[in-house]
Formats: sequence, C-alpha cells, structure tokens
Amino acid sequence: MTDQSVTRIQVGGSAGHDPYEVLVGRQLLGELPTLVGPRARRVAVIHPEALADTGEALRQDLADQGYEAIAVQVPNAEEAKTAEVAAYCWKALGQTGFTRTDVIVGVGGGATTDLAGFVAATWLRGVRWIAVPTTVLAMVDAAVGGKTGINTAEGKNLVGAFHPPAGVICDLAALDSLGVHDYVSGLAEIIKAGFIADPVILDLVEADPGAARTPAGPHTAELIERSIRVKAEVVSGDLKEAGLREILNYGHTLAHAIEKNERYKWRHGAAVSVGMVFAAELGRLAGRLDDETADRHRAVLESVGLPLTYRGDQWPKLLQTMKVDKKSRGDLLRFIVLDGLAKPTVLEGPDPAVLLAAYGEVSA
Ligand SMILES: NC(=O)c1ccc[n+]([C@@H]2O[C@H](COP(=O)([O-])OP(=O)(O)OC[C@H]3O[C@@H](n4cnc5c(N)ncnc54)[C@H](O)[C@@H]3O)[C@@H](O)[C@H]2O)c1
Ligand SMILES: O=C(O)C(=O)C[C@@H](O)[C@H](O)[C@H](O)COP(=O)(O)O
Ligand SMILES: [Zn+2]
Repeated sequence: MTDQSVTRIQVGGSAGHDPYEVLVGRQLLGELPTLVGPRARRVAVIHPEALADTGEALRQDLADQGYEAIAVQVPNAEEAKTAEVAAYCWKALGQTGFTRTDVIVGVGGGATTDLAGFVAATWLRGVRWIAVPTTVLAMVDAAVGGKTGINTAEGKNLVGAFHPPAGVICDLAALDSLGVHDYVSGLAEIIKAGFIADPVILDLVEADPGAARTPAGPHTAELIERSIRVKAEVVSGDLKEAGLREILNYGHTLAHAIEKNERYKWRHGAAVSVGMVFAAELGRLAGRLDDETADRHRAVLESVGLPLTYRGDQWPKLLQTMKVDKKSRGDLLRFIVLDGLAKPTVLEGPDPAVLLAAYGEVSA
C-alpha cells in the first residue's frame, strides 16, 4: 500500500496545544520510529496481555532503530486502569531511567491508551506519548483528544489529565483479530458521533448493519474516519472541556454509572449504548427531542447488536453515582441531550420525575 492510502487528520493547533496527526490506513506501524523522533533515547511500549506479540514486535522494531526500548505488559481492559497498574508502569520507567525527552507508546484498546496517556502525563509531569489504538473504539475516540485517566473505587475516570498524544496511528489491520463483542462495542461511539454531529454515519450503519459489525464491511474506513473527524474538530476547539467538548459525553452520564455498578465488566460501548437511549428519552420527555429521532436511537443501536436496557432496580444507586459525574456542578446534575439530530445541548437539573421516567424507558 502506498502512502497515498493513508488518511491524515489533524487535531489541535488552534487552541493552545501542539497539533498532531491521526493516521488511518494499513501497514502503518513503520511510521512509529519517525513519530518517536531523534530526541528520544528510551521508549516504553505499554501493551495489554492480549497484544503481547504486537507489543514485542514494536519494541523490537524500535530497538532495531537504536532506541533502548522496553515492553511494559499490563492487564487487559479496565483492569489496567488502576492506580496500582499506573504505579507499576512508573516503576518500569524509573528503573529504565526515563527522562523528559523519552517517549511512551500505548498500544491497545481504549483502556490501554487511557492508562498509557495517564502515565505519560504524570511521569516527570509530562512526557511525549504516541497512541497506537487497536480497537474500533480506541481509534475513533479514546486515542484522540488527550483525555487520559484511570478509575477509582468511587467511579470511572475520576483521576486523570488532559495530555494530548504526539501522534495517533490507526492501523486498520489490527481490527482483524478483535472479537465481535469488542468490535460492536466500538460502534456505540461511532453511532454517538452520528447523533451528535454527522448523521451520514447513521445512514451508513443503517444501510447494512450486518456489514457494520465487521472490519470487512464496505464502509469500515469511512465510518472510522468520519468519527475521528467529529472528535478531532471538537477537541481542537475545546481541549479542556470548557464547553463544546461536553457533547462527546452524550450518553456517558448513565453509562459510567452502569460501568461502575458492573465493576467495569461491561464494555464501555455497551454502557454508552444504554446511556444514549436514556439520553434520547430524557430529551424527548424534556420536550427537546422529536419522537422519530429518539426512536432512531433504539433502532440503529439494536440493529448492530448493542444493548438498550439495564436493570430497573438499580436506579437509586445509578443516580447516586451520576452525582459525581464530571459535568455536575455542585448539586446540579447536567446531561447532554439533543434538540434534534446533530443538535447537542446541555440539560441542567432535570426534574427528578423526568429522570425517573426516562430511566423507566431503559429498564429491563
Ligand atoms: N480518553 C477518551 O477520550 C476515551 C474515549 C472513549 C473511551 N475511553 C475509554 O476506553 C476504554 C474502552 O476501550 P475499548 O473499548 O477499546 O476496550 P479495551 O481497551 O478494554 O479493550 C477490549 C479488549 O480487547 C483487547 N484488545 C485490544 N485490541 C485488540 C485487538 N486488536 N485484537 C484482539 N484483542 C484486542 C484488550 O486487551 C481488551 O481485552 C474505556 O476505559 C473507556 O473509558 C476513553
Ligand atoms: O473525549 C471526550 O471528551 C469524551 O467525553 C469521549 C468519551 O467517549 C469518553 O468515554 C471519555 O473518556 C469520557 O470522559 P469523562 O470525562 O466523562 O470521563
Ligand atoms: Zn466514551
């Protein structure tokens, strides 16, 4: 494949942070040493257990280029997003003598890139890092935009930092080894991008939901690139979530509460799916969203096999958790809802009866 088949999407550059590129294509891992650059002497490749071979191959490539490269293996999925695992990574960096010009590479799903970015943000108060996302979700969302973090017992992503990567390499070939459950989970964030900003995404998924569930589908690259463009545009204008960036949290207020309630055993995308149906119902019941667009949420999410409901008896616990959502201000709960297709807005302090009624619509 020639370089012309690589799509390059720029992020940042106008809001006070350094611009970087998201590369999308195939056989792109050869780009990594160029991104690491000549100033680095050491590189740490943080990878999950499931990608031990990929992690070692990248480490070896970097070692062949003359870097002192180490591989740091972390647990799969959310088990990596803990203070203990971050401390394990800091220890590896310390023992390798990592300095401020050295570089971290996070290769894996969103859990790994969130952790790797957080380790990069905190080591020596910030070193460069490069994201090599290997799931749909990480390519279209987690690896782009510089939100890094870990979970605590009290909730999802409660500790973290805004620390953009120096570059993102989305090698679509990585998706071939992803299980269908994880592949479909990523579609939730793609569909989110469709509802908040780019309805063509919804048209493409609806045209053939079965094809959307596999990396071999005819629209895979377009769906991924469109979603990255949505994210890139938003975070380029509002890196630190002063306002606009909150729209990327559509469906996440309830989703994060479900993830915590499930002790992080549910995939993020599955929780976001239920959370978006809830947000659509909230919008509808608050008199903001038309019935057709609200119903479209259920239809498109169900068509790709994402869940629409959660346990009805859990509402009191979920409500309690939602109170520490990052969008809350004091005692004021805030949700992203839609005023219409691709018209996201903030709903502040909804009537508790409306909240309960919206939850009734997703209760199993
Ligand atoms: N920082 C952000 O802006 C942002 C945005 C969205 C989501 N997130 C976070 O991303 C996380 C979810 O990410 P995810 O859905 O990628 O899940 P994940 O990182 O948990 O990965 C899912 C599983 O797939 C495995 N895996 C990864 N790539 C693989 C591959 N190519 N082949 C086979 N197995 C592979 C992983 O080891 C893991 O077991 C959540 O923690 C969520 O909070 C962050
Ligand atoms: O990038 C953002 O901003 C998002 O909200 C994207 C979300 O999909 C993502 O799950 C993010 O990690 C949520 O962030 P949080 O600040 O609500 O923890
Ligand atoms: Zn998300």
